[in-house]
Amino acid sequence: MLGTCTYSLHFAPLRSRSHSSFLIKSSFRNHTAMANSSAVVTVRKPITHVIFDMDGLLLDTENFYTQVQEIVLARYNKTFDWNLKPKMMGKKAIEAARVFVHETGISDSLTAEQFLLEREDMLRDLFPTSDLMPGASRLIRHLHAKGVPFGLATGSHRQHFELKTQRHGEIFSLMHHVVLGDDPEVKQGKPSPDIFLAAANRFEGGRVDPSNILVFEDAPSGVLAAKNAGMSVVMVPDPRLDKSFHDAADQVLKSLLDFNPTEWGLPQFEDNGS
Ligand SMILES: O=P(O)(O)OC[C@H](O)CO
Ligand SMILES: [Mg+2]
Repeated sequence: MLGTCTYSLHFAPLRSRSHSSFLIKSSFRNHTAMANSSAVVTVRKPITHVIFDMDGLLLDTENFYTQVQEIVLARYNKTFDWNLKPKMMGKKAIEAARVFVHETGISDSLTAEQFLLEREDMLRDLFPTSDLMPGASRLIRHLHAKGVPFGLATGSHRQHFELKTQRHGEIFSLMHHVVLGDDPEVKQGKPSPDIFLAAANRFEGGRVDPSNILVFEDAPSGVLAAKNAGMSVVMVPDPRLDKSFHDAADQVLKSLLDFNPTEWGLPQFEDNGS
């Protein structure tokens, strides 16, 4: 693990961690109330603002990282798998790279910095081919049409953001603001709350109370970052992700197409999603 990162411990299965149980209890207190001894009624805070993650949530880019990491590891006769993937996804590039070289046991042969250099040419070819995830365009256009303010909080740095969004300028231009992993206010990557708190501060009119913000995330680190920031989280995880990582999210969906805005007090879709 990264010894200097305050938040890096939170990746293990959530139920076994004392901090995670805090998150679950906190979530319960904020979002549910006991109506009587036998029933739990959901009482969600009114959502006024939305923050989107990007990689793996709006854009189908996580598979590019996986492909490249498989290629690098093959040189060391090792394989990349879904035990390691959750520890990297959502993080700033250098933080994920440190996890990669240490967890795979190749750090004596390849530093994190060398790994980033080695994969860069491959990623630069792949990123401009990024596709939107199902339902991403529909949800963003809907929120925009209804005047719900939304922004982006991605661990990606500026250069990668530009490459990934090359073909999707119109959709991403609808974001009120974008906070990137190399933003000076983002001292630590997800699961630190830095990026979501920075995003909350940049809406029109100034800081929005985190309890009024709904975050969409795919990564365990991103879900924890949003919860650490005091926000509600809808998780849309890759089906290969271990289900123990779902526990910290307020809602887990298979696809953005399954999101029902009215469950969160947001305006309903005017189409049926087909
Ligand atoms: O999931 P995001 O958008 O925070 O991106 C983080 C990395 O760039 C990819 O895991
Ligand atoms: Mg993501």
